[in-house]
This record gives sequence, structure tokens and C-alpha cells, in this order.
Amino acid sequence: MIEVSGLTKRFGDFTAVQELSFTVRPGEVLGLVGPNGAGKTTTLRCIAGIIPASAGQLRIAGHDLAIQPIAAKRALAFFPDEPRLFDYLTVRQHLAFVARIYGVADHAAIAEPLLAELEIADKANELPGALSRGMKQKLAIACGLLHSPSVMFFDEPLTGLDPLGIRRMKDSILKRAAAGATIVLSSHLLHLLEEVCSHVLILKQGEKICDGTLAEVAQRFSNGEPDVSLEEVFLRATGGAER
Ligand SMILES: Nc1ncnc2c1ncn2[C@@H]1O[C@H](COP(=O)(O)OP(=O)(O)OP(=O)(O)O)[C@@H](O)[C@H]1O
Repeated sequence: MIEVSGLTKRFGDFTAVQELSFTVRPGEVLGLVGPNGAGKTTTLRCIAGIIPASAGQLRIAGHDLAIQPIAAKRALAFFPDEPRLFDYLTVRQHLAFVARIYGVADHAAIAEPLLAELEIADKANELPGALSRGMKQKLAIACGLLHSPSVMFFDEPLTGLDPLGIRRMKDSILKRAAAGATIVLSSHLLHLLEEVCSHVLILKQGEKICDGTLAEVAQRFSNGEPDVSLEEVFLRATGGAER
């Protein structure tokens, strides 16, 4: 469960996110969409506890991020769009290192199936320098899933993956949501979001324009037309303008 109430993030005089509130329940996948600079990454970084919020209350799996940051962070995983890896640790050593940080016992029993699921098992003894961009992303995902988080944040998870990789990533997200995970992901790939997300939140200039199930949001911007795509909804909701 993710409960965000009145999230505001300022950088100096600039307000990147303004009074944002939303809830995501177990089994739901929320797509965070908005034009460039709308505040998607800032929102994800705040609710993952990577940067402090300027105001607002954030609860992750029942833990207040400001009061119980360790318990909240134990429950979550954040997957950035540009994974940062250790140049001199192999794929397998990355997983061993992350397992020790999170206190995951018998990590090999979890790591090996993850490497197989993400199709990088044959790279287990390689350094990041020998991996493609998509493989690096998969390694970062394996590291994030190792402690079995119940709450997951993905920032542009489909960028850099090949078509099969995108299909597998979508299946993997849906599988984890079906198993009860609570998931938020940001992406500009709206047609792909439509296949993965149960809910959507549209942000513009740091403020929420609307949120709800895909059907609710589509209904709101449908102008009475049937089967309006998320792309069309997005363009209508944001005025097609970039910030
Ligand atoms: N560390 C920072 N210092 C100052 N301003 C920042 C900082 N991080 C983000 N911003 C500003 O906050 C606003 C929101 O940025 P953010 O990266 O959250 O947008 P986004 O919706 O993820 O955009 P994109 O779709 O381009 O990735 C932008 O105007 C950005 O310049």
C-alpha cells in the first residue's frame, strides 16, 4: 500500500511537485504520466525516500517514511531509468552485495531464478562493462527484487529494452501485481502503459490533473466518444503542451 498525502517538493524557490495526494493498493499498478518536467521522477524519488519531501505525509506498506524510514525502505524497491552499478563487481557479486545490505539469507536461492527470469544468467560472471544497456537495467532490477519488496517504483522501466524485453518486463510487472505487490511506474510509452496499468495519474507542472482507473480517466476526457486511447486522454488532459 502506498499512501501519499499533500506531497510537495521544492528545489529552492521552484516547486516541482505541489500538494500531490494519491493511494495505490496491493495488486494495483499506477501509471504516472505527464509532459517532460511534470514532476514524475521527483515524485518517485520522494516516495522512495531518495530525496526528502518538503511537505506531506508518505506511508509505504503502513510505515511513515519520515518516522520509520528503514521499515519503509525495507518494503520498497526503486528502479531508476539509469541504473548505477559497481564497475568492479560482477553480476553475481552485485546480487551478493545487495543481499548482505538487505540481510537476505540464502540469497543464491532467490538470485539464480531471478537471473534466469531476467535472462542474464549467462552473464553472471561478467562485469557491468561487458553488459548492454538493457542487460544493465535487468541487473538493477534483479538487485531490487532480491529482498522481495511489496512496493515497487519503476522510473521509465521499458526504455532501453528490446521488444521481447518489453514484453517480459510487462509480464513480470503484471505477475508481481497479481501476487499482491503495489506498483507505480512512470513512462511516456502510453500504449504500453495501457497494457500494464490498472490506474493512471496525470501530472502537469507538478500538479495532479486527474487520477483513477484507466476507464475512469478515459471517461473524464472522452467527450462522449467510445474507446478513447490513453494517448488521446493524455493530450486532452495536458493540452498537448510541454512545460
Ligand atoms: N535537483 C533538482 N534541482 C532543481 N530542480 C530540479 C531538480 N530535480 C528536478 N528539478 C526540476 O523539477 C521539475 C520536475 O522534474 P522531474 O525530473 O521530476 O520531471 P519528469 O516529469 O520526470 O520529467 P521527464 O519526463 O522529462 O523525465 C523540472 O522542472 C526539473 O528541472
